[in-house]
Amino acid sequence: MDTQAGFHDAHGRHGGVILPARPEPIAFDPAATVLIVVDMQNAYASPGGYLDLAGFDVSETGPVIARIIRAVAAARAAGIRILWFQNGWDPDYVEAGGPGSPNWHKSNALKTMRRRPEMNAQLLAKGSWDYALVDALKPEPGDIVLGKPRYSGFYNTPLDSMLRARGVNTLVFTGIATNVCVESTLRDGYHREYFGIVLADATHQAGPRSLHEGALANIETFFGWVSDVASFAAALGAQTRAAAE
Ligand SMILES: NC(=O)N/C=C\C(=O)O
Repeated sequence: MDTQAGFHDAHGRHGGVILPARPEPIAFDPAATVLIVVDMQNAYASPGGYLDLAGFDVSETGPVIARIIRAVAAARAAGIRILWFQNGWDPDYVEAGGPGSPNWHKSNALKTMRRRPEMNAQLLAKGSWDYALVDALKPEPGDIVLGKPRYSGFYNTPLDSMLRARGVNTLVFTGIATNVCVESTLRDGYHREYFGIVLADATHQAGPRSLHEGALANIETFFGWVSDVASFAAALGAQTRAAAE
């Protein structure tokens, strides 16, 4: 029997949707799938947000936001739950960790505020404009909105138990940054037996474009599958039509 990649039950059955992807098509069950929107906050997507202030190029995030809107709409129409992550900490930065945490040394937001004290408590601080999701992306009732204090959504969050309690085995990723929080969360999901799919054109990198391409190659080769928004929407539409027949 020619089985597709992706979750199969003990009888070799998958959930009906077959998504064109690299390195091969992947099957998934919409009822066991969550669409994860990673950190689509002003910090990472908007001019004047943390990444912009830290010198990263965010000028091309507009089309990514438009494609995330399309992916969210297709997922909702297929009954796939949406989960929105927001990366950041309390305004006193207790959750960010002090000099005893590598986060203190590596976070470009914390380093920017140490260089520019006038920015203190503005970057990635809960309740700030920087921490808020961009205006074009609005969670709806029934969506899950989850804060996370580090790059990976599995670190110090209830993500894993929330997914397992809902019988989720497949995670579809969109958001920013391909090479940091998207890849970190997908990789940690892999090590927890979740099938990870990234919609490449609904993600954007932090740093040069080569980091985006490198993250996708890494995911495709070692951790998951790489597809795109149009294929995702078409596969879900086909399954919805088939179910209606
Ligand atoms: N959301 C992300 O990928 N963040 C990357 C860097 C940072 O948060 O400092």
